[in-house]
Amino acid sequence: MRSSGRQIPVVVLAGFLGSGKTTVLNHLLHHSGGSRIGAVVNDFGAIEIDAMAVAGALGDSTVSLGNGCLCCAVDGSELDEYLERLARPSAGVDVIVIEASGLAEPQELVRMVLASEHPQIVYGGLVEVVDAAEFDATRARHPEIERHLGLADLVVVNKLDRVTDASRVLDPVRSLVDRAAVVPATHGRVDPELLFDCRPSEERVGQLSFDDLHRHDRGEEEHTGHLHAAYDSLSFVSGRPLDPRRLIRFLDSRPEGLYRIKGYVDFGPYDARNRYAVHAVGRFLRFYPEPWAAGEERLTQLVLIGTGLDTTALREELEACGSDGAPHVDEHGMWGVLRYVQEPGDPGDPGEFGESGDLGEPGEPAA
Ligand SMILES: Nc1nc2c(ncn2[C@@H]2O[C@H](COP(=O)(O)OP(=O)(O)OP(=O)(O)O)[C@@H](O)[C@H]2O)c(=O)[nH]1
Repeated sequence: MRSSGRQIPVVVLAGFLGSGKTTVLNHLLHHSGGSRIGAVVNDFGAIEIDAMAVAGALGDSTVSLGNGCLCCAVDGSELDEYLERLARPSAGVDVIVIEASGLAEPQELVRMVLASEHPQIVYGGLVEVVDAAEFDATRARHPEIERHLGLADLVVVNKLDRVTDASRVLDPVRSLVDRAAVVPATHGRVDPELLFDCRPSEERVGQLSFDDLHRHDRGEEEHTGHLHAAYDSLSFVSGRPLDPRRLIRFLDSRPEGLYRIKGYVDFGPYDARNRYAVHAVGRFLRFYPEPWAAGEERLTQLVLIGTGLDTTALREELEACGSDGAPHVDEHGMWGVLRYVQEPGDPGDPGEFGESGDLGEPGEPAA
């Protein structure tokens, strides 16, 4: 129900693991013109990597619901508390974006927003981000994606730079949505206007009827059917720098079920100035060096998510990637890592050539 006064739309940004939700959110934060976006970042895994990735851009207007999946919350009260905080006039927020964990059930999140009793909060629509390069594989493994697309108000088909024929993804996506807009994108570059305009009518909320949304049948049984019930995740934190060669060997031989790796790596003396953000999605792997902040604790923090993972063995393998603290580094040690660093203006994408191990001998890395 609407009330008088300033209404703040709450947009739910969902999508499968690694599809580009954080990238879309960051794009919105940097291109929202005069509007101020409040963000709720819902992470999966004990370390709030996503919250770290969007931090800085947001200052006080981001809140993170770390440690678990929002749709598993017993009730929406925690979410409500954050929405309340962001909706205060002093925050000056025009729109709130909830970035769902890649494993969240969008329908549950939509229900929670609708259940919010805050008079200024109004549901602003469901945006689903799709990884164009992984669409067929994801659909084969997780047919639920079809239902999620059917619920969406706006679908961002992201990573089109990684496919040769965009229509091979756009056409099936269009056939799965009903009235939702399907927006092609690379690097999450969507017009913010699209999101803030996608507020659904009061009568219709995406493809969900109000009866659907207010149905309260979230028993354990239904819950185990959620996408994330079948996933394993591992959080790895270490104060000991990693050896780049060992880490690359680990990544080269990562099991197929290890679908997503994200976080930050400290290579110690191999590059004392930078930490390396790492993103692996399926076969795609990329490192992004970024300077350590002054006084920042030098830590490696990784979250690994996948199916059928032997998390104990993976943890041991990661431990074994620790550097043995040799007094001097070997000058070629970083080559393997640098092959996965994209230089500005470099359209090349090593991930498209196959597994990291398929790349043959490394060339001289750019300085
Ligand atoms: N080539 C390419 N890479 C992209 C694009 N958009 C995002 N990426 C990369 O894909 C990886 C995953 O992007 P994220 O934005 O972290 O994805 P996410 O959906 O938030 O991931 P989870 O939080 O794990 O669900 C990162 O390495 C991004 O830089 C794109 O359009 N093209």
